[in-house]
Amino acid sequence: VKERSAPLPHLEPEPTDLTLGVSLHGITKVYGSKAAVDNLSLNFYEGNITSLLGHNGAGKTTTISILTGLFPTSSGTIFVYGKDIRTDQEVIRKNMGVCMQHNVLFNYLTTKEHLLLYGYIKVPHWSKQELYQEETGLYSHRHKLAGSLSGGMKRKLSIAIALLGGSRVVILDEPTTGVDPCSRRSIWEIISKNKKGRTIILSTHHLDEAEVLSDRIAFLEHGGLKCCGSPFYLKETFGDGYHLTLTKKKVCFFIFHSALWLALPVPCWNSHAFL
Ligand SMILES: Nc1ncnc2c1ncn2[C@@H]1O[C@H](COP(=O)(O)OP(=O)(O)OP(=O)(O)O)[C@@H](O)[C@H]1O
Repeated sequence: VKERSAPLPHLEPEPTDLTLGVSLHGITKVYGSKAAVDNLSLNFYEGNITSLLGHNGAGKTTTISILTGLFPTSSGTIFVYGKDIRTDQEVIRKNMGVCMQHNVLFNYLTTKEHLLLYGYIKVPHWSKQELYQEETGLYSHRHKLAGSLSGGMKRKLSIAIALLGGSRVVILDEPTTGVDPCSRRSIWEIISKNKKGRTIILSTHHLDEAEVLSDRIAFLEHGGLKCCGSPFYLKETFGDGYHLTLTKKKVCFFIFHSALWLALPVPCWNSHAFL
């Protein structure tokens, strides 16, 4: 693998025509002697879906936990629509919806009862009709107990709860984990349909998910920002950054000029060889 010699630009210029929803200002979270998040600064815009992408331990969940107020930063702060998370947590939470990595559902409540329960807590003055306005494809399952729902339907219900009550900031921690490919696509559709007027932040391990869903992608590594921009910008900037040469002794020889995140099957005499 041959790396480019010149340093690559890693940040696409910020959009100027969008409302700033969430802004991370140099946040750091230290556990013992290790920084799980290290001086991370990043902006999220209204009407955009921004993905936090990174390998296990990159700091995605820690960032999301700080964002949702689960625990404080060691240093730095976050502004949500201009409100400081250190001092205005209560106001911020009223406009925030969260879907955590693991479903937090009650097995003996139906999908409808979940929406009503969370709705009455979050927006007690809203009518039932207002609570049901989000397009989440749950209507035909409204009388089913959460405990009897498939994994995909449980995730959809968790996402519906996050969207409920007109949440302006929606945080989705690995929304499609453990979901089959078909349900994944319908979850992507639900998220895309509901992005208008909201700042949506999601974390994922999946390159395809980030590419399909995101207006902007932020790659995290060791708790810091590696690069950030639209999928198109990142592909244009980094997509031709590497040449991979594979040599199979005496039998065949191939050169690949591959896109950054495309895993291509390697046409080789050995049919089991894949890149
Ligand atoms: N409560 C904790 N105590 C100590 N270390 C922690 C704690 N939570 C996270 N870490 C460490 O911080 C780093 C970042 O973890 P984090 O869970 O934020 O990463 P992640 O990108 O969300 O990973 P994954 O994709 O596996 O969920 C890891 O090295 C992890 O071991």
